[in-house]
Amino acid sequence: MNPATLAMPSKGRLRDDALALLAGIGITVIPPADSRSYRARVEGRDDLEIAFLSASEIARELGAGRIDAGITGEDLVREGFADSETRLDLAARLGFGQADVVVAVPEAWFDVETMADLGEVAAGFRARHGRRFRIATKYWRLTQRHFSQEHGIQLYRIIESLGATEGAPAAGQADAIVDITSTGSTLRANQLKVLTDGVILRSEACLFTAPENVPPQIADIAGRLRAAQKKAAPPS
Ligand SMILES: Nc1ncnc2c1ncn2[C@@H]1O[C@H](COP(=O)(O)OP(=O)(O)OP(=O)(O)O)[C@@H](O)[C@H]1O
Ligand SMILES: O=P(O)(O)OC[C@H]1O[C@H](OP(=O)(O)OP(=O)(O)O)[C@H](O)[C@@H]1O
Repeated sequence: MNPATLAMPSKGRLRDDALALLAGIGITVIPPADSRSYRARVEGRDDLEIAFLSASEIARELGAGRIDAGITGEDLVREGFADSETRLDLAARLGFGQADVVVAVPEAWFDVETMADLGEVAAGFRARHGRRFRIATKYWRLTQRHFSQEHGIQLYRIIESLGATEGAPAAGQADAIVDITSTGSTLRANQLKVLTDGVILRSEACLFTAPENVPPQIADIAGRLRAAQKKAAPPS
């Protein structure tokens, strides 16, 4: 049997939880002899190969169909390509890496609590300030979908942000932001608040596979991960 490839985060906040979760269902990843190697084996298995990639690379490789399965954040997959809902199967939610992709504005905007309020601000922005309303984000696809398709807000400009997004309003680079938050402390430290209907996506780490022709060893792992999650959090 050809080995199936399962991609896992090679670094960052998702790596250790992903390794621990797999160990818990009997998939023990053998660290590569050379720590710079991006391939690893699984104890006692020659039908499975581990590819260590960064969380965002995993989303890209899944989209390109170059790996059989991958563990990464749902936010990265939804942002990574437009038709991820049909092109990939969310085979298991994994119960770690929880974070929300949210719309946030300065706390000082007392009259702005909802997306509808923000739509009004954006509509009158050019007349008042001589330029379009600006949103700093690295999630331009999720932002466009939320603003344009779901809330009918068209008058805005996305400012590509590659880091320190929460600092953009105070730095005068943007008026609002779309970013990921878990504890909320970065938003608070930058005097930003989340709109009441501003949660675009509740993300967590997930196992994604292709929707069809899933190798049996991957289908087995997905089943065991789902069962482990059910046991960890039984339905109330
Ligand atoms: N507080 C948080 N902030 C950011 N991401 C979080 C947080 N909590 C969970 N995540 C999840 O972790 C993912 C980022 O993972 P990680 O830290 O490994 O990325 P990274 O090292 O920046 O990866 P890459 O180099 O691929 O961008 C997010 O996309 C999200 O799914
Ligand atoms: O709600 P909180 O718990 O404050 O977490 C949110 C922050 O964490 C992440 O940044 P991080 O500092 O990890 O840097 P990164 O963007 O390089 O991952 C993310 O981009 C937010 O800025």
